[in-house]
Amino acid sequence: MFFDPEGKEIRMKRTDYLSWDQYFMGVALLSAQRSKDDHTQVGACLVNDQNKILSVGYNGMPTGCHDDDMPWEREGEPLDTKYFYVCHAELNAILNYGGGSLYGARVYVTLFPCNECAKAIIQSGMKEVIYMQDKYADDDMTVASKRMFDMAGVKYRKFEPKDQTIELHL
Ligand SMILES: Nc1nc(=O)n([C@H]2C[C@H](O)[C@@H](COP(=O)(O)O)O2)cc1CO
Ligand SMILES: [Zn+2]
Repeated sequence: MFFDPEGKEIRMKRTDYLSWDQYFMGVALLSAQRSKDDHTQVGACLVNDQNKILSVGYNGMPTGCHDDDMPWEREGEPLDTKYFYVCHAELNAILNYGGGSLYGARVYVTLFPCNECAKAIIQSGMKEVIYMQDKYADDDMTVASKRMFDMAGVKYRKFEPKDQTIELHL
């Protein structure tokens, strides 16, 4: 607390408030917590150039395909793994947006987009990807994503955490 010479408390602007990047990546991280995937939870948050949130999404099974009836395996018979079915966080966020154009928007995502989501990001006119993890950087799908983003002029940058902890007691 600060005081003036008369001893009156001076109120100052908070200094530990979240930056825009922290705020939107925080929303993406919170969204990821809705995922039923026990191996990888991904969240995405779409934001326009006025820093307004347009949409959010997380990786999950398509509507009507009940989580309990779908496979969550990573290996085995392809039809019995999650990969043919699960809808990625970025695609869900794009499809969840009911407001028209996403042109010029940016996407905050907790994991670098795959090639399929990269196509959807490019085709919807989004211009920037801010990602947290890039654990599949060596996979061809991620190499293809970056190749397409580079060609299409979609910028991508890694989110730089400031080691700020937010506790949510729910
Ligand atoms: N960018 C991404 N967004 C996503 O929503 N996903 C989803 C699909 C799966 O549900 C899970 C990846 O599963 P795994 O192979 O790490 O067990 O994350 C995956 C990627 C990676 O490209
Ligand atoms: Zn994807």
